[in-house]
Amino acid sequence: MSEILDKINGPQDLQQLSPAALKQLAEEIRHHITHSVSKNGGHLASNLGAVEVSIAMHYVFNFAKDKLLWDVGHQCYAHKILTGRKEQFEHLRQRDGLSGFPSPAESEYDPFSVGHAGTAVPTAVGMALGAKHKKSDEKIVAFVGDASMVNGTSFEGLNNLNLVKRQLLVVLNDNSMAIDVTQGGIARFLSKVRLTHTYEDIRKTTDNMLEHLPLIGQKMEGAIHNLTKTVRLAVTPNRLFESMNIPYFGPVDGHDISSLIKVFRALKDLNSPAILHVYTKKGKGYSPADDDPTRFHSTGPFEMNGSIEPATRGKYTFTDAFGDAIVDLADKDDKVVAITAAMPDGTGLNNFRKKNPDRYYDVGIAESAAVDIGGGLAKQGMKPVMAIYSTFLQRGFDHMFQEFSLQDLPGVFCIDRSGVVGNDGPTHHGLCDIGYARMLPNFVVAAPANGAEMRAALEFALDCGKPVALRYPRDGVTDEQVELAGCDAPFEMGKSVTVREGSSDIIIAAVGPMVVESLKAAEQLAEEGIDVTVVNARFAKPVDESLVSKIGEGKCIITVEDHGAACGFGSALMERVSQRFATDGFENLGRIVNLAGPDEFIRAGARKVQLDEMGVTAERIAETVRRINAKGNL
Ligand SMILES: Cc1ncc(C[n+]2csc(CCOP(=O)(O)OP(=O)(O)O)c2C)c(N)n1
Ligand SMILES: CC(=O)[C@@H](O)[C@H](O)COP(=O)(O)O
Ligand SMILES: [Mg+2]
Repeated sequence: MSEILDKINGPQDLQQLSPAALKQLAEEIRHHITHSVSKNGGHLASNLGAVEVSIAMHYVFNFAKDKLLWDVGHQCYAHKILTGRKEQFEHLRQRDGLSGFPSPAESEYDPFSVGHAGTAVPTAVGMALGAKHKKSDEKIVAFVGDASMVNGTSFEGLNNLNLVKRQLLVVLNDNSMAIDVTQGGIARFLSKVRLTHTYEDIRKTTDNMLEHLPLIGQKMEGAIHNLTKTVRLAVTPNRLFESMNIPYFGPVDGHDISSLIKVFRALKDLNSPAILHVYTKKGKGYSPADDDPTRFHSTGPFEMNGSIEPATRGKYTFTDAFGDAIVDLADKDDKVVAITAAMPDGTGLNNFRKKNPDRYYDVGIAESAAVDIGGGLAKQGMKPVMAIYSTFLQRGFDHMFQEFSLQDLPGVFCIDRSGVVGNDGPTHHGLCDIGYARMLPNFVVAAPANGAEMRAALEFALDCGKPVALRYPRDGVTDEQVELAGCDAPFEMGKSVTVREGSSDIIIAAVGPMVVESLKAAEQLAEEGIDVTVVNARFAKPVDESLVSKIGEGKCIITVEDHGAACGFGSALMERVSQRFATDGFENLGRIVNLAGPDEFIRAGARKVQLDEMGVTAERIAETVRRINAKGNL
């Protein structure tokens, strides 16, 4: 089934293909992608929609010299296959395989390592300006999805396109979808425009463009606007872009390779920034993804008939526990409102959305705005819960600082995907959130250790009158397998819970899911005669002062966290010890050992392997305790 694809070892090989062969190649690439994602998981639906545009771009541009910037980068699979990575593609997102996102470490065809939305246009502006400084005639292309185009940083980039007085092409890949249906005024406008166009309309604009395009390269800036008017439909989003003085072309059929090639050829020589609007279908060519692009946006392994393998189903996750807890607590308190930035499913808000549509806000890919909208709601006396992935909330840091920390405004940040996330890898890990939340005055930072604690933590956070960050991982909860003694008690500000009393001077103090790992380590160690205490810290800020006192009494505390060592829970404890040392002058100062992530990026792979690399699995914790215990000089 890969007669043509077998002959493609690099983009240069596309030139030998006839239009019919290019069409067949698209089908073969689709099959290759679907097959490989069915084994390892990945971003299927977006990639199936971007195959023809990827082929056409590589046919026309020479991205060994020209630069192609993918926004988010989750849709770059065909690009990877075409740029010499076909053979490794079956190991996509695996530990020693290809990244699921563009990666300069893999290929000269990937200028940036990316995974967050809204960066392609501004980086393209920078690269186009850089090319000018270098006096290089390389072409710059930014490929951006319709939902990412309305992200604030994309718009900031568009607003600065006028700095670029040379070629720069923005391809707007419009499939009317984010992960879920796109949200917001601009998205509604784009969808409405799309609905006014029949397939025949799109064919007509494409033909009309092709007729006029040969002139484009020679046109002067002022004349381009007149030309764009003659080659587009009556109803287009041109108002949106031309108000920023950006020539707009399209919409064109994003699955018609031959026309796309002609359009790219003409626009390549345009000596000005421009936008090409292409319509594509998310999930195209594989009916389960075409029918349910949300489900196949980011999927685990599945059968080729679309069904999910039983092994990957059915785990009750921290996200599920959050989704259930917020529904329950919102039933009791009508001030609770929930905000997501385009990720209702991933953050577990789907049930809340169904039950409380008037208290649910999807603001699109706009994390900073999500935080500030939460701030406004809080100021009006509501109880906003901002459910955002850890890595994406990094965008909202300044807004957490100004609108919440500075005002000491109550609000709950439910930070999902904290710690390591598995196969998405470095762009998506949440290894900085304890740091970015705890460095802000007034913020409280807590982490539930299991599903039952999730509810207690959320209840506490909603009622404590402070800005609270609750962090939890992309993982199953372990309530049924591991009982956590004392953890059914309500959360109290800055109070930990001792889940295991040991007779030695060694205390393991862990946060969130690391409590279970620590308890497992303690059980292994007990069999060897090493009897340690295990504490569920619950809070990374404020840290429990009784833990600080224990160090003052000469005990050894080993902190365990699924977070970077810099600015994490262990650091927080050390800071408090040094402050208390100054005031209390401990006479018998004990020790602190921090087990946390290194000052480097953790590669994609299974979460368990990543935790092991950080030294925070039960086995690795036990090894550390053995080493400390062997020294015997606590
Ligand atoms: C800053 C940021 N927020 C959220 C996400 C999660 N995310 C990844 S892809 C995606 C939807 C992107 O939609 P679009 O740009 O239209 O591309 P499509 O998947 O439709 O091809 C979202 C919300 C992200 N990667 N970056
Ligand atoms: C590309 C992107 O940012 C999202 O699609 C993300 O990969 C989803 O991650 P989860 O699978 O953990 O929801
Ligand atoms: Mg889209």
